[in-house]
Amino acid sequence: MKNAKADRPLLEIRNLAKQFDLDQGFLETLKFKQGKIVRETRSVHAVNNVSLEVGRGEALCVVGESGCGKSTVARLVAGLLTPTAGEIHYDGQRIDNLSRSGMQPLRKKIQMIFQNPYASLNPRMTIRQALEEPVRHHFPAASAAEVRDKVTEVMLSVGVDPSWAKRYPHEFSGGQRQRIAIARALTVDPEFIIADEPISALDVSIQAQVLNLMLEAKESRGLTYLFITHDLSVVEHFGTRVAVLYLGSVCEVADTATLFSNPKHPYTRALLSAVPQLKDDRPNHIRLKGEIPTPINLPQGCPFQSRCAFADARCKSEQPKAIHQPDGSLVACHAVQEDRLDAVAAG
Ligand SMILES: Nc1ncnc2c1ncn2[C@@H]1O[C@H](COP(=O)(O)OP(=O)(O)OP(=O)(O)O)[C@@H](O)[C@H]1O
Repeated sequence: MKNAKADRPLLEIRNLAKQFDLDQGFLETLKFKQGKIVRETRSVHAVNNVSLEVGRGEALCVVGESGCGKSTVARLVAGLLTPTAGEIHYDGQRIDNLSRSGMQPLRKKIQMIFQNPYASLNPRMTIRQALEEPVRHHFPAASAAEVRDKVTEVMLSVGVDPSWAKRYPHEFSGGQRQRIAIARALTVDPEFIIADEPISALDVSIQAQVLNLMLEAKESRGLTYLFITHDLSVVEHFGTRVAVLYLGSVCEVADTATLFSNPKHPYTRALLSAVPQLKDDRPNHIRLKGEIPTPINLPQGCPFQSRCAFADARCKSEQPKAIHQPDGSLVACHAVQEDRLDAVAAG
């Protein structure tokens, strides 16, 4: 018999959208249109119609340039923001419309790790206090000795000496602080970790250590990750699947190996081309020109058309749908679907 729980994705995001209303003064919102004064508030379209799935034990990396909506997706899934439209389902349960108390049981299962570990560490608490607090909250029946043992076990597993537990966050280096923030997330035995650029604020020499620590935790604790990063080398090392975002929309989703060996969307190709290499003799090198447009006035048609060498009239008027490719990847691009990338590149 099929096991429906094991078969369904742990996280399902369906047609998710988030708009932020711009903070404008009353006079700024008044516009003169067709002989009348009308009131128009402007919004940032941070996330537009995003659908993604994360299976149990996967690490889905979300990549894209600054401002493309990566952190907003993470914060929506964590319940820190309310979507403007769409649905988020966790383990078969719709979670985007839950009340604070409805969300409570999920706070233990879903933990978040931020770029800045100070965001999750209270500077006035010792490390032991900071790590014991979530254990006491989520396991109210645990004895003082059980709480202490749990914290010691987790500290050892992230490579922080438990004898340092009396110290305060400012007494640690950035890398150690991020290890402690990871420990804090792990103390409650979560299933799903949302990591928003967890290593980008660290020294390069420390980044690989923290990334490996997160990989070890994934294997030893059976964790699932939604991992936000702008760094493709991190994706290659960490991700089992990758979702490429551009201007709040998904361009391409693929297995990591497929995406790196056979990127299809022109934006994914350009992103991979932008990774510096010592000897750059890559064929079909695509340079990304210009800046990502403002998400206040989204272009009609494909979000990427203003920077795309393959854009034609259809791309300028009609937004492409994400379509499954023979190798299992999902690509939202008219040029890919019409099989005209290579023809244009050759011409
Ligand atoms: N609270 C907010 N109010 C208004 N606009 C916002 C808010 N949060 C995010 N935005 C805007 O939404 C868009 C997406 O932001 P987001 O932080 O999700 O992008 P990102 O891809 O994570 O960028 P970065 O890599 O620089 O963190 C940006 O244009 C950003 O300015």
